[in-house]
Amino acid sequence: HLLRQPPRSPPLFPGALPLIGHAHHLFGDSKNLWLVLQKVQMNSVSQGGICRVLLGPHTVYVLTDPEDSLTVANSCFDKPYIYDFSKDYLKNGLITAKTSMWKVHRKVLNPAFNQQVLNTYVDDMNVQAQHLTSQLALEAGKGPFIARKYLVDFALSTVARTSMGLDPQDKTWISAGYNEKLEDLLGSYTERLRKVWLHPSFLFDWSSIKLKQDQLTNKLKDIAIQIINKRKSELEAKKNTMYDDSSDKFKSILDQLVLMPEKQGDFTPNVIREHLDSLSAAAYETTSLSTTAVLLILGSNQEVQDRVYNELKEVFEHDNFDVTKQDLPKLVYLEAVIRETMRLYPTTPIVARKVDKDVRLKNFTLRAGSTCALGLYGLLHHPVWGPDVEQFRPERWLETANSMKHSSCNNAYFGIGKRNCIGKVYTMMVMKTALAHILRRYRVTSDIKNVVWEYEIVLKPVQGHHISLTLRS
Ligand code: HEM
Repeated sequence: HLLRQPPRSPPLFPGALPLIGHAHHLFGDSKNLWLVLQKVQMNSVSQGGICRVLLGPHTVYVLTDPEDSLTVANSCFDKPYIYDFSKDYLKNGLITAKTSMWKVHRKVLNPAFNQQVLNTYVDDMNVQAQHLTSQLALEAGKGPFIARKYLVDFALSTVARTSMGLDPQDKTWISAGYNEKLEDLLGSYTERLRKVWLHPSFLFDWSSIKLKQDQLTNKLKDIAIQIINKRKSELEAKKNTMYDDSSDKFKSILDQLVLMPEKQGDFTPNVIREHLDSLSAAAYETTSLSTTAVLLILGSNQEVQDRVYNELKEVFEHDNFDVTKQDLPKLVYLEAVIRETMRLYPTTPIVARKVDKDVRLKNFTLRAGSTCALGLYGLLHHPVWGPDVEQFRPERWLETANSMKHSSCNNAYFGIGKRNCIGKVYTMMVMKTALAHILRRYRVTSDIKNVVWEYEIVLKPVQGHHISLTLRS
């Protein structure tokens, strides 16, 4: 009977040292960090979907088995201590909230992301995408350029409009340096992640990074609170009079939260700020980087780009035609390209959960008190995708026989289980709109094989000149 008991511990990732375990693997720059994370996840895949990493005395399980990953994702909802690095800023927003708070607020926020509400955002997405394509004209025909700043600006302006209701002409937050401050703040979280000795608060609290973080956090909070208070007073003044509450009218997430009946929760300006800032933090790097990855991949696969272009020509009669909510579902090949790009280059390649109770998996039991990393990159590169798993093949998303299309892991680039990305439909709409505008106007060239990747909480190409555009006639 004893012989049939599953072994107690999953296999250890090679290279552990006494006392520090694998912590030394995290030293080095963010390029090295990505190589390590990729290696650990592929090691987990090759060991049957699980391996164990030691960070000092702390055990981290790295899961890449589809079934086991889903079991953990749907039984442990709390995030481990690494997420607390951003807690001063994001507080009880969805990304960092404790389970009890998260369950209530996720339920309240879900309707803000339903298809009917999102459809009212399409006009604004078009306005931002038009602005983006006209800005890109500055670079067309001039050889390789850094696309990032344009795409970040696009993603942040779009999320500022849809979440805070900020008018494209409203430059309050841009002149206050919101973008730069947010980028600096998120960058400082990665710096702490790499500097393992700064993980314990009692050491971090004395560091210069902490001082910088406090200053940035306070400034960012002030900017958001000012916007929220101003809008709250405007809405209160309009109460029972002018406000058009019909469901087909644009209503920012801020408006939806301010107008929420009190019984659904006490959405004070501070609570609203935590949610809106969490949305911006979750949205802008991920969306801009995934769009960059699609441009890199299309620029390196001209035949696929031609097929996307032909689909766009079929769906849109005129070159400058804005995208409508009816057009978006017709862009099936573009969607397959986006999904396949995110599968190969998932912007959030790893997430984690606190194991707060023993969790029984197929072959092992994870012990309470440990951390479980859900290796999204490993899941998306797992042999279950078939022998062509490493190939860029958008067609796999169009084949009815594709078993992964209906698997719980097919969207793993958006996380898995109930605490997955609340913005996944929004993201597809925003990316399709931006790409439909860009690709009708420009031909993209690139060579993704030359790109080096780095991990800074998100997976990004090392800053460089990778993308060129030429105006289509
Ligand atoms: C390409 C774009 C995006 C990718 C790849 C992405 C990926 C993810 C992933 C993997 C998670 C799970 C995180 C975890 O388990 O710790 C997540 C959560 C989340 N995402 Fe996204 N995301 C994207 C865009 C967006 C956008 C546009 C928004 C908002 C408008 C958004 C809002 C959120 C929020 C609030 C959460 C936390 C959800 C919760 O805990 O209930 N994301 N996202």
